[in-house]
Amino acid sequence: MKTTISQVGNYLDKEVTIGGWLANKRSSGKIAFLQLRDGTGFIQGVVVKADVGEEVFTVAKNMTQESSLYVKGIVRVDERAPSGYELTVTGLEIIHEAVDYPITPKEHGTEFLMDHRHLWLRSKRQHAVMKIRNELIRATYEFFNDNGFVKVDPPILTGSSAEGTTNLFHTKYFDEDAYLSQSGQLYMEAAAMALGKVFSFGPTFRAEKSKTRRHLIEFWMIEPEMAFIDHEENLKVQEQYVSYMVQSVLKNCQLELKALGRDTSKLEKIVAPFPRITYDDAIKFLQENGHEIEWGEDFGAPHETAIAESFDKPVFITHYPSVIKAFYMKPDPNRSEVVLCADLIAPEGYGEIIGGSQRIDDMELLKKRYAEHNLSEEAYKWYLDLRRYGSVPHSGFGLGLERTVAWVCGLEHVRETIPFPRLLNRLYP
Ligand SMILES: NC(=O)C[C@H]([NH3+])C(=O)NS(=O)(=O)OC[C@H]1O[C@@H](n2cnc3c(N)ncnc32)[C@H](O)[C@@H]1O
Ligand SMILES: [Mg+2]
Repeated sequence: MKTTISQVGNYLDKEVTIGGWLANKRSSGKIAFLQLRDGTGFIQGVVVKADVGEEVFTVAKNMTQESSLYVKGIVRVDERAPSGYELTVTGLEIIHEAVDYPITPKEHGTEFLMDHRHLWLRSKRQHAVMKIRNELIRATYEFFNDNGFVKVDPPILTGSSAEGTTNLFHTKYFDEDAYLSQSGQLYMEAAAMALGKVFSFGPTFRAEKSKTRRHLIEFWMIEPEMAFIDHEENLKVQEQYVSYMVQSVLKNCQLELKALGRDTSKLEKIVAPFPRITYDDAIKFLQENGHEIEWGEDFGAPHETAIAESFDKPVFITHYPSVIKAFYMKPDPNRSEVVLCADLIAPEGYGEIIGGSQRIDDMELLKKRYAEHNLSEEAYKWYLDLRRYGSVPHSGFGLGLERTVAWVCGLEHVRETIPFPRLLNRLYP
């Protein structure tokens, strides 16, 4: 019976055939232990010379790392195995021999692994990260579809910028100038006026010369946008969404979390509601704890880490000064120098995973912002139309998928959270 490693539990004590690769191997005189993988999981195949005979045992002994093969064997229960099963091998057929596979079981440096990312992805650790990334994406679609949101796909090629013009990737669009999208938000606002509650999920690009463990040049963002939703209701959607994702990973990815050595007790605490502090209180807290920072300055990674240390859940920092935030954010009606926005800061030093706000819905105020931020009324005419024809209060946010993967998996750097990371000075492979 042909099956996959993830399905062997359905064939206990039966002989199955699995197509896969040899991840690792150890052998003594009369017995060989093959660590096999097939993309769905990992399993050990035990080859006993007395059972399989000289020919098959010789194939097992000489097989090289990452050779592809068909392995035939009987499924046995093995409590020690992460999958709970083991194969007693009865037959082996090499499909293609891998000679001198570069990522041997010993330790390798980061740059070496990054140069071999197309192969490094095959390792048990990267397999676990990609499975958890997949679960976060699956849970995202489930949460928003179950809550009446419509998936809308904003353009990647744009003529405008949502997040300022300092980190745009420029390209030509025939004879016109175009930019790779930094955020689908402005288009999602138009979609929200048509469909009520919408969300996007796609790549976004920031030509930021930041070489940190949180910054990618190309990253994937989920951007929900909701008509008739105000600032506080926006925060409620965010905490319910993030909690839903994390609890889904806990429910469906125990094997992968174990493979990563992740302390799942920290994830079990991630349930709504999340704490909220204002920017004012955050500044006071930092000043009282020895940080040199003045009101009106933005937070850096050390500040976010220091603030988050007081909480075991993600914490919303709200009501930032309007001068350090994007042009589209709605001022607090009771205090015009701050805006109705929030950054969601993950615990354990993982920093900002969400940026969101209530948007300006008044046409004259938005026009004023255009002038203040030197935005061309021509390029942004369509965005102004959303305030010209049936404007409504509306809010939204952007969750960075890779920073969320890093936090949930407990990873040191976002480079491991995306299949082919684009970092400063890295466009290969
Ligand atoms: N629809 C919206 O309201 C989103 C809004 N226009 C926006 O782009 N906000 S953000 O710039 O804070 O980016 C949102 C999130 O996107 C992530 N982000 C933002 N920049 C990066 C980089 N360079 N690398 C990895 N992740 C990044 C991070 O989690 C941020 O919190
Ligand atoms: Mg932000």
